[in-house]
Amino acid sequence: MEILDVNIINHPYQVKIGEGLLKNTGELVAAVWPTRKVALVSDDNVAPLYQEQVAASLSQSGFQVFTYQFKAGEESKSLIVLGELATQMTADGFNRDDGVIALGGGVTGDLAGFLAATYMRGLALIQIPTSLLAQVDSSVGGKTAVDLGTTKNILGSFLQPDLVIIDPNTLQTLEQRDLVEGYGEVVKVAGLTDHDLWQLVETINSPADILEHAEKISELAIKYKAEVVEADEKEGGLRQLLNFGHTIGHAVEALSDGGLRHGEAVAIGMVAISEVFTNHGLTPQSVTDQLTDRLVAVGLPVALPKLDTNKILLKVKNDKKSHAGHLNLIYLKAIGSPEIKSVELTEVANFLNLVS
Ligand SMILES: NC(=O)c1ccc[n+]([C@@H]2O[C@H](COP(=O)([O-])OP(=O)(O)OC[C@H]3O[C@@H](n4cnc5c(N)ncnc54)[C@H](O)[C@@H]3O)[C@@H](O)[C@H]2O)c1
Ligand SMILES: O=C(O)C(=O)C[C@@H](O)[C@H](O)[C@H](O)COP(=O)(O)O
Ligand SMILES: [Zn+2]
Repeated sequence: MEILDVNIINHPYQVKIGEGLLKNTGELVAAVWPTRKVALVSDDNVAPLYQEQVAASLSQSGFQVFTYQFKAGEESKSLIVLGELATQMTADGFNRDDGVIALGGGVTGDLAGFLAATYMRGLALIQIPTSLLAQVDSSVGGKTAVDLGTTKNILGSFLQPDLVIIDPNTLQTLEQRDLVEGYGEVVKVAGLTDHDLWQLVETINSPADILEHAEKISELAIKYKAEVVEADEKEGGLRQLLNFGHTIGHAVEALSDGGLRHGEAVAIGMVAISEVFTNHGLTPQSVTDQLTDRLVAVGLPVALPKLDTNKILLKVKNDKKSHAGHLNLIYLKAIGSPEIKSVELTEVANFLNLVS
């Protein structure tokens, strides 16, 4: 088992990675939580695969487990589903001594995480990510949220988990499209850092390669994310780098009406923003080509879909990285050398060439 430390001031925790760890959930959770009542939240794809096993392991370690399910998909990252889950927890008598465990992909982690952050103003949280995206990115760092209509992650909170348990074996049951979309976030992290991750990414040319190296990929991606989050938990500055590709990515994801998965949209967003910065002479063409090549190698989309330019622009301007009339855009000077450029909101359309 690999153990990574996330040394956040006032809330340090560990990420435990290892094949088959799911069956040890009870003892791993018991090591950080006193025996307590637990809300085990999963979507209806993950629940039939893993919820019973995890609930049984928790029960054996003395936890009282209530299992909750919601319909799989981004549309469930909503206030309605949040309310339904909270209503069930109220009926089951949950209080501040109790905890929430998110067992599933990034949607489950964000939704159950926000449930934990808001139920009675805050319960303890543990993340057990089962998709590649959740294992390499969303389970670590404490961002939780729901969407409002087509506005991504607009209601949310920072709530660091007390533990993250990663069992790479769960990736065996992921649909290929879901595995590959998670890899979009891997290329993002690899582009941001010149750690060993970029070298590994250069060897990955198929979904089978992703699966083969999943454990190492998670370890390297989380190490980088932990460093960034330790330095800037609430995204005052440095953490904005983790949003590379997301300004245009979130806009096209939201406007695709469920047509694009998050990681696919991030792939499109990274290439789109890199092309913009290449045109401005700030990202070398070779870097844009390398990123594109790594994404295309596993079958990720990179072309901007045909969408209303004005709608993209409106979403882009509402990005959370806009402050004081400026929008912060992330770009790569080189692989492993990200930069932040602040552009006046009135200039964003011209800068991004989003003029209709
Ligand atoms: N909080 C963060 O830091 C952060 C970071 C990145 C992305 N996100 C969010 O994460 C979400 C995307 O996450 P995602 O791609 O995991 O989506 P998801 O949770 O919808 O999972 C994708 C699909 O895979 C299925 N699935 C998950 N694990 C499985 C398994 N082991 N076997 C079979 N099926 C499985 C799910 O049921 C779903 O159908 C987006 O909402 C995005 O905004 C959050
Ligand atoms: O952890 C972070 O910080 C990130 O930005 C990771 C992103 O991959 C993730 O999609 C995040 O949820 C985006 O957050 P938002 O603040 O742009 O809504
Ligand atoms: Zn993301």
